Amino acid sequence: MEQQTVGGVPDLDVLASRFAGAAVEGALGAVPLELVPGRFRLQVPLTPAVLDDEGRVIPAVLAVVADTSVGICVHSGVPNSAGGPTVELRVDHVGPVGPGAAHLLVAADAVHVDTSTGSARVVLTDDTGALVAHGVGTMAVEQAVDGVPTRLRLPTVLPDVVYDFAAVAGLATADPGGDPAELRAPLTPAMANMRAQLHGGVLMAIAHAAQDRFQAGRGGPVRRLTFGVDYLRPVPLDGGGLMCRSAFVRHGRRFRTVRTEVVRADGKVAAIATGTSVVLSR
Ligand SMILES: CC(C)(COP(=O)(O)OP(=O)(O)OC[C@H]1O[C@@H](n2cnc3c(N)ncnc32)[C@H](O)[C@@H]1OP(=O)(O)O)[C@@H](O)C(=O)NCCC(=O)NCCSC(=O)Cc1ccccc1
Repeated sequence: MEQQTVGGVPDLDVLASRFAGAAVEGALGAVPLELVPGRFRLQVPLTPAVLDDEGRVIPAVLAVVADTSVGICVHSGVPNSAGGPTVELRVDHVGPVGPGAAHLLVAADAVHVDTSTGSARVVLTDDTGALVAHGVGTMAVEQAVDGVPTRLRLPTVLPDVVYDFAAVAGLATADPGGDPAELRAPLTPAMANMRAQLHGGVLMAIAHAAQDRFQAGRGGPVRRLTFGVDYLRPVPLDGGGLMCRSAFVRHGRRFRTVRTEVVRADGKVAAIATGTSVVLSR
């Protein structure tokens, strides 16, 4: 039977079952709530594992949720979209969840779509109404060949691996004696997106860890405000690990901006991440 689609995305029921079986989205328990062209709604349970000590959703979760939602939203708005990867993504970290919040609610709306590209904004609130984060992303759109849509592919079988959000965040404090400007990140099959390459949100999470490592102990505590990634080349998951190299581009009294080059095992730059933080008064 012909599968129902919304633009280039499977309909809500199929999408929900594929999310449940996906290594990254499945690990979050993410449930799609609504999908019409250019509009996507998603719910993620706020378990203790996704919150830090201050009640903020950990950056790795914000990154994955924003990347996935922008992707689904854009491709749902393009008839015959064959999918396409994230070109750039920026996430503004706003605040902690409200007292008693049980779910993160993700609202993604297309800003513009055409046959070669699309952008969407994403607003993350919780079920108490607290604004948690805001993002905007740009996707490449690949058209279907000969009019036959090649649907976005999420794994159709349960993977035997599940993405470990805490382990990626923990990279920041691994190898305490090493150079703080460098972070080596191993890659695993559990980090795959529906294109069987490194998930854009996971790459952003690795870059967060690199910047956390770089900033720890340099000039006092900071709070991240915004984080953007330019995705330059895809990262295959069978091609070795990543090396992240960070440097300050702003080291002011009030604001710090760090640029991180994310380099593949073949020496080519896969992405450039730029994060800005505000210095907390002591
Ligand atoms: C395709 C584009 C975005 C733009 O390309 P353009 O401006 O036209 O540039 P150009 O075509 O010149 O290529 C530049 C370089 O890239 C290489 N290359 C290109 N395509 C392929 C390929 N298929 N396979 C292998 N390599 C490929 C190409 O050889 C060249 O490298 P070189 O200089 O020879 O060494 C490219 O920059 C890119 O792939 N970035 C990484 C994107 C990424 O990984 N995003 C995150 C994951 S997506 C996700 O998780 C979100 C999601 C959620 C939900 C739903 C859906 C999605």
